[in-house]
Amino acid sequence: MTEQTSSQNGSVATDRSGEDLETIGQDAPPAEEKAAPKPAAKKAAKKGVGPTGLKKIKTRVPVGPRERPTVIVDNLHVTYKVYATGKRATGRNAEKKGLLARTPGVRRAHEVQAVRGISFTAYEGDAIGLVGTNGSGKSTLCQAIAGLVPAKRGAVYSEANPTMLGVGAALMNDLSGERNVILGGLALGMSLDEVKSKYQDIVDFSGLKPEFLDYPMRTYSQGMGARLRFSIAASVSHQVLLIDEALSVGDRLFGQRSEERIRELRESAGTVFVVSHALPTITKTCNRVLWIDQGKLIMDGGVDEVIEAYTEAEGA
Ligand SMILES: Nc1ncnc2c1ncn2[C@@H]1O[C@H](COP(=O)(O)OP(=O)(O)OP(=O)(O)O)[C@@H](O)[C@H]1O
Repeated sequence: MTEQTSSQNGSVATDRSGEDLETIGQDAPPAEEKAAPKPAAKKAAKKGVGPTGLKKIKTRVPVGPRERPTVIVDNLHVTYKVYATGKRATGRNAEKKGLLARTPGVRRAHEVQAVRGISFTAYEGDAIGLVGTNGSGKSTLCQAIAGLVPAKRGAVYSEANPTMLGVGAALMNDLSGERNVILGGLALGMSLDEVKSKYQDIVDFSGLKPEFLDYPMRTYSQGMGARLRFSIAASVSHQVLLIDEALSVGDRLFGQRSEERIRELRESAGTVFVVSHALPTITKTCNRVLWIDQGKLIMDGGVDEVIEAYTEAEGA
């Protein structure tokens, strides 16, 4: 196994070959932090889903081909440090009213606990949908799995280097689509010859008109850019691919092709994570869903049962 550890400058992979699940479990820090009240969890409790913490939830449901673990997330905590900015609150009663009276030049920091003690194991062939309301921690969880943000506590173990495909994934906006296909392919570890041999397939998959390939990417619409990024990333088989909302921006036809490609990636023994607010996309592509709320795992199970519980609790 490979342990993903991170620094501000990127991820570092450490070889953990030969370790089994139990050994990894012993590395984990002990108890979870006490959490603030969780509205969604309360609603879920009413529906009999399992109210708080991980005790009553299903964390391992046999819904896919479960032979080989590809990603183990072990009591993961991710915290952002946020520096408050804005106008200085003034007035004698500013503090009493809950306003911060700031000293000019002094920036106050507070912590956002974006992921709070999430644990699960992904297996080869799993396509895992991540659902949850805005700000629940889905993207942060993906970024931590990809090694793009550091864990405050806990760990992520991965069979291979996970590839993150997000709408914001960085290609060079001033370069043409053509150059970006080459750049993106090289960044994914292809040789120049491999990129050249796959070039036409990538362009065809993206469905972009040929003339656009000569234009700088900054002239593309958000949807066009996302299509090209997805096409580049999906042109190679990934053992672990994380897709954050990238499927929601293309048109319907491209959406269908993307969903088909995700199924192919799953079949080639990869593990795919899909973050999407579009529940039909999750239903069509995934075999398993994690419901995240306020940085915690509320439910982990088959698509139908989790989506049903989530939509009932959230009224989504
Ligand atoms: N770079 C950052 N710096 C500070 N706080 C952040 C940062 N990114 C996310 N957060 C905070 O972390 C929490 C989780 O955010 P995250 O983007 O992971 O949620 P999400 O479920 O993906 O949301 P959405 O569905 O809206 O994309 C939120 O409270 C958010 O404000």
